[in-house]
Amino acid sequence: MSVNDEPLLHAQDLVRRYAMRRGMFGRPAEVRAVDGVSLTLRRGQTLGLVGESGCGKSTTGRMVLGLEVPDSGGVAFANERMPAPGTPAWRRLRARMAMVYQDPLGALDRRLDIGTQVAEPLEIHGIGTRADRPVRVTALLRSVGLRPDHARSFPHELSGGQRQRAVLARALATSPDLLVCDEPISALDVSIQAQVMNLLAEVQARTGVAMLFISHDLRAVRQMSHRVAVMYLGRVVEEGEPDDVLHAPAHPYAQALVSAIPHPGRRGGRIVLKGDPPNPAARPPGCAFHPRCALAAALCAREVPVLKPRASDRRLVACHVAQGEVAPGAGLPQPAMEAA
Ligand SMILES: Nc1ncnc2c1ncn2[C@@H]1O[C@H](COP(=O)(O)OP(=O)(O)OP(=O)(O)O)[C@@H](O)[C@H]1O
Repeated sequence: MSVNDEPLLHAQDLVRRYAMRRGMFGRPAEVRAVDGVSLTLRRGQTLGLVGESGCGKSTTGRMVLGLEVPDSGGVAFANERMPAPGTPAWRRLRARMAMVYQDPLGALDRRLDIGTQVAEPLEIHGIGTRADRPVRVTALLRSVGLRPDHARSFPHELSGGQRQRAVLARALATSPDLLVCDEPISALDVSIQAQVMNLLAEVQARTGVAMLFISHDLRAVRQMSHRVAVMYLGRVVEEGEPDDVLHAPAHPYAQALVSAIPHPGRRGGRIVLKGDPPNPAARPPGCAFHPRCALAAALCAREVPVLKPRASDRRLVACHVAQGEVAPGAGLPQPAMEAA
């Protein structure tokens, strides 16, 4: 097993529920934001996490970082089980992880200059001496394509792309093994997005940092990721290599998601999903996707499909039909034949 094949992070059966009240007098409901997610991320690699808004991507990222405590399940990082947040053991492991947020302006403190903010993690984790911090800050700024004099700039004096570079410089200050990038390009101009993606890839090649890359942008995920996991209503429904999952998806939801992006080599048009967007407070029984699935069989409404490897390829799929366990539409009442 090479270094890059070693798992850095393993999340096992993560579950996170939130209490939600519908209206002032409504009965409390439970949102199952994440409902049994298991993920493995190897050293130096990127795992892309995709799915429509509200499917639980950010909550998963926050649990991986220990910013959110799972109701059940757990995270192992570098072969150690993540300890309870706030403990010294947690702080030691947490220093090896960092986050890059969607909104760089929101992630930075408007009142502090960039140099102070990039130096902050060095101070918090006691890295280097006070005297050598300016040298370290300069090196960090250079490593993300900023100039040393940007240390004296305030966030509002930088462009959106420069601010995201500053956020990345701060994230890299502790030389983390893992970066959780939550929609890192979606708040940026299209022209800047490619620059930031190239920078992330270059940082990974140089430092060997692993990334959990959360994004709506399937093209970005395809470019950045070694593996991709597709989430639907709090669960992973398909996981595999980007060329498989994002080019020839097996799960009907992944097929619909991928069909929305035009691609020259792909056959077939856009798949329009039937029914309403999913409500995490009212999860359908069986496969949560079955009410919107054109291939659903009777079994899909009864039994939750398990995410498991397909016999025919290396990807993991949670779908009775894609696994060949049942034929599309099997056991459902046939539509009445139209009169000739
Ligand atoms: N603190 C919270 N309290 C109540 N509900 C929450 C909380 N955080 C998330 N949720 C709910 O959990 C579900 C999953 O949210 P999450 O932000 O993880 O999804 P997401 O896939 O990252 O969405 P987006 O792409 O829009 O950020 C959503 O229904 C959301 O409303």
